[in-house]
This record gives sequence, C-alpha cells and structure tokens, in this order.
Amino acid sequence: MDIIFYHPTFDTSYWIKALSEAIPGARVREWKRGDNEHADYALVWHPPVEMLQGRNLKAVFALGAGVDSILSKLKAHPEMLPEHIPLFRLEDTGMGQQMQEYAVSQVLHWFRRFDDYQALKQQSRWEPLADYQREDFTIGLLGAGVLGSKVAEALAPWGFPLRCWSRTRKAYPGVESFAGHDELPDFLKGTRVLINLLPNTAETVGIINKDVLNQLADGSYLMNLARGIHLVEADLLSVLESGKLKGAMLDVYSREPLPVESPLWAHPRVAMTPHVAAVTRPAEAVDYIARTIGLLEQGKPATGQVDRQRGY
Ligand SMILES: NC(=O)C1=CN([C@@H]2O[C@H](COP(=O)(O)OP(=O)(O)OC[C@H]3O[C@@H](n4cnc5c(N)ncnc54)[C@H](OP(=O)(O)O)[C@@H]3O)[C@@H](O)[C@H]2O)C=CC1
Ligand SMILES: O=C(O)C(=O)CO
Repeated sequence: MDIIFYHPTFDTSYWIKALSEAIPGARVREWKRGDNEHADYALVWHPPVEMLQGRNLKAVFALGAGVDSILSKLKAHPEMLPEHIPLFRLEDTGMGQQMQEYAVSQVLHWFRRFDDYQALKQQSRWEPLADYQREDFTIGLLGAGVLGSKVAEALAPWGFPLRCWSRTRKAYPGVESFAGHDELPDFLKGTRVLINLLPNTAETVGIINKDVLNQLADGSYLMNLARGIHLVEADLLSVLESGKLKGAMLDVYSREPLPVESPLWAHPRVAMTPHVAAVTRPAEAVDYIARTIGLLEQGKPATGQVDRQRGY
C-alpha cells in the first residue's frame, strides 16, 4: 500500500516514520512536486492540486478537523478529487481536550471577573466587585458536533445553564438543544457567553454579525474558536463599543496571521491567541488514520467522512 503525505509545516519525517510503524505493509513517502507515482491514500493539508488530481486514490485524509481549505480548492478545481473518492477529516484526535481546556478556562476567567480585576489593577484600584450568578451565565454553543459536544461535556460540571445550536437536534444531557435557522433567535436570547465551534460553510460565513450579537444578553462575551470568516470583525468592534458585548476571546481571524494594523490587537476588551485553540496531535492522528485505513481496507464503514454537499 502506498501513502503520500504533504503538510507545509508539520515535521514530515516524524509522520512518515509513525505512519509506517502504525500501518503494516505501508510505504509512506513525502509528496513532492513532479511525483506522479502510484498512491492508494493521500494525507494532506492545503494540498497542491497536482498532488491529488488524476490519481486513483482510495481515500484522502485531511490532517485537521476543518476541511474548508480543501473544499474551497475543490470548488475552483473540481477535477482535483472526483466525488467517488472519500475525504476524511480528523475527529477529535486530542483536539476535544484542548478545546475543553480553552473554553473552560476562559468561561471561568469571565465568570470570576478576572477581566474587570485586570482593568482595575491597571489603575491601582482595590475594589471587590459583586459576584456574577451562575443562573445569569448561560453558555451557548454555536455548533454541537465533535468539538462542541466535548466542550459542553467539560462545562457541565460547573453548573452554568448550557445550550447548543446545530443543524439537527441533539439530546446531550443537561444541554438545551436548538436546531436550524428558525430557532437561532431563541438560542441567542439570554445567552451570555457565545462559543463558536461551527464549520466554515456557505451557510455559516459571517454568521456572527451585528444582528446576532445584539440578540445576546446585555454584557455578554464571545469566544471564536472555529474560523475567522464566521465573525464580522467590524461588527464585533461596534458591538463592543455599544457596551452590549463586554469582551471577546478570539483564536481565529479574517486574515491569518492577523495584520499589525488590525484594531483588534490594541482593543482592551479583546483577548487573543494565534489559532492554537486545538492543534493536531500527531500520535492520536496517526492512530485514527491507521485505524480508519484498516477499516477501509476490509471494506468496513469508518467515521469521519466529510459530506461534500453539506460542506463539513
Ligand atoms: N481554532 C482551532 O484551533 C480549531 C478550529 N476548528 C474548527 O472547529 C470546527 C468544528 O469542528 P468539529 O466539531 O469537529 O465539527 P463537526 O462537523 O463535528 O461539528 C459541526 C457542528 O456544526 C453544526 N452546523 C454545521 N452547519 C450548520 C448550520 N448551517 N447551522 C447550524 N449548525 C450547523 C453541525 O450540526 P449537525 O450536528 O446537526 O450536523 C455540528 O453540530 C471545524 O470545522 C474547524 O473549523 C477545529 C479544530 C481546531
Ligand atoms: O484542525 C483544524 O481545523 C484547525 O484549525 C487546526 O488548527
């Protein structure tokens, strides 16, 4: 079995060694421009079109959870990957735990008013503030798939009211489920902390805009952990200025790296990380890919396949 691997920044030699050890009989090689030799599987992130085009692959694996960059390239070059070749993505593989750490720590930071105390500290002010109440701190998850459900699971023991919004209805214990466009206003009403874990699709681009943010509870917070394109950054700034939104924690941006001239850098109520909320954990990812290739080779069903029509 021949496997080709391409990632612009990963440690390719680590991956080739780990995959060769995990998949019996596999010949794994780094794909380089001009390599038109046979391959059964391709493992990719931001793949050049010629890596995939015209190959009789059994499957393609994205080396991350989001497949927006592959699907947008496919839109421009449909010949890159014919419909009958399945595209898989990483499901959790250690990203769930990282998202849990990120979301829980930030929710507690806001709930315990550490943002306010930081601002008071800048003014050398000693001023105990009124506690926030859990029942006024409803957390709303935009997206309740692999990562959204893990975040809900980690927040549950803290006792905040939890709700989620997805395309299809969920039955997660202790989480109120809202589904579809018609239920979005009810989901937003009363939400105090909005956490975004949606995929980037035609339906979700720009979904976090002025209209949506203004439907949240007064003094609310936004955490964008999914994709920068979901958020209209100019709208975020204006809703922060109006006071409706108290703070934002951003991991992803409309342009990455975020340009130095972006007003987000200097905004006192915007906290930021550079797209690190959850990164691909190589050992767990290799494990998943090896297991999935094993199932495919036996003609058995495997999870993690992307629905190209749906866009995620
Ligand atoms: N910042 C970072 O470091 C990282 C960011 N990400 C981002 O997180 C995203 C989510 O990952 P993951 O949880 O694995 O994805 P999943 O596909 O498992 O979950 C997506 C969720 O979004 C819901 N959804 C999709 N479209 C709509 C819509 N139009 N309306 C309402 N709900 C919708 C789905 O609903 P339903 O369940 O009904 O299908 C599902 O609940 C990734 O696509 C990626 O962009 C991922 C990893 C790291
Ligand atoms: O896996 C993804 O989709 C990511 O964004 C990794 O950072």
